[in-house]
Amino acid sequence: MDKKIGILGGGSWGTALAILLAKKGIDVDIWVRNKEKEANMNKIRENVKYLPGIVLPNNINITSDIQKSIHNKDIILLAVPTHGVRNTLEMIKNDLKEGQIIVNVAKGIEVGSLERISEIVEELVPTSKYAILSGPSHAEEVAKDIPTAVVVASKTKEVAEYIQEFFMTPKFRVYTNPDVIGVELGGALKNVIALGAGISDGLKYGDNTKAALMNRGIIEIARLGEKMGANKMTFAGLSGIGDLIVTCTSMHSRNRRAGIKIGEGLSMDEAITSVGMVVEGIKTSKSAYNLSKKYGVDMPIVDEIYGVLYENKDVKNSVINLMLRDKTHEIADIVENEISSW
Ligand SMILES: NC(=O)C1=CN([C@@H]2O[C@H](COP(=O)(O)OP(=O)(O)OC[C@H]3O[C@@H](n4cnc5c(N)ncnc54)[C@H](O)[C@@H]3O)[C@@H](O)[C@H]2O)C=CC1
Ligand SMILES: O=C(CO)COP(=O)(O)O
Repeated sequence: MDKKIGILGGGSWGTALAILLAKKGIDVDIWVRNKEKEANMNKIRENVKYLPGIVLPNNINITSDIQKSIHNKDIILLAVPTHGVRNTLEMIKNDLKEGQIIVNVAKGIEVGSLERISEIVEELVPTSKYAILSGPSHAEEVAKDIPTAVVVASKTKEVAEYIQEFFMTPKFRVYTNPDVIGVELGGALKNVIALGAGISDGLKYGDNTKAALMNRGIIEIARLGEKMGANKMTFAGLSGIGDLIVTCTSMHSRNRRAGIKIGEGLSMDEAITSVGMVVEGIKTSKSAYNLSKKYGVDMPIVDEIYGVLYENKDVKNSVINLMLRDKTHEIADIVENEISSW
């Protein structure tokens, strides 16, 4: 393929996607912030900190020059954590050319502004074409060619299908979806529930508890999502329940691992340090909590996770609070009509 891509962010996910594309014959530039990391990765052909043991194909070039990484590229992949997206876009916004597509893979909601990544992009680069690529896809498995399915969403079908074709391989299946809001929210909010699933595991609760959290969690996500303009069916898809399953059950998940540490008694900061990589759900819990208040949506699991992380609430009391809430219908707010004619 003669198309070119610049990947902004040389963490686990940026590197795994670079490897996937390079194996497809696509030349890739990865931008990293640090000159030492640039020299080291170019020389030893491995990302030792984030994807140890995986060889970087020769058609991947690492650069600490962000302008060079986006120059002459058809696609710019945003693979920095959510808290770094705004600053990264500020660095390139004046050099982006018409027609270049920004593909985001970060899964979070900005603290403070409560903006999804597409809203940040719209604010800073209003003329750009945008897509979000999301779904159940741990970097460690994608880098090893383990069969994976994801979804790409964009406002225009043309952009979504272009990105689908660009990333698709026999081991990496890409679906399309027009629902940008739903795909972004599913990927970001599942991280909050994965922290809760980890906490439950750290407390040595069982599979029943985790299934309850996952199921009631996706209901909360869908409830907020619908209020924010998403299609509720998106949350039954890869970026919703699909990503929730993998993140709540896999030991690859940094969110789940941080939750386990918190359930075992570590503080939030100690848990983040022990994971040593980005744990998006920590910041996004704050955004999710604030969004639920802004939109007037009942999100009891999010409330309790926010309380544990930011208000020093005891995790065991949080579980009791969830179990002793008022009795209610199962999916009352989603199937209101059916309940009222019951
Ligand atoms: N690792 C995975 O399996 C997947 C990760 N994601 C998402 O991809 C995004 C990136 O995550 P990972 O690569 O996994 O993180 P990581 O923790 O493996 O690496 C983070 C990278 O971002 C850089 N970075 C940190 N702060 C930055 C800032 N302010 N500005 C620019 N760069 C900064 C770090 O130096 C590092 O290279 C996250 O939003 C994550 O949720 C999505 C799908 C899968
Ligand atoms: O989003 C992911 C897998 O789809 C990665 O999840 P973690 O950030 O919890 O590792």
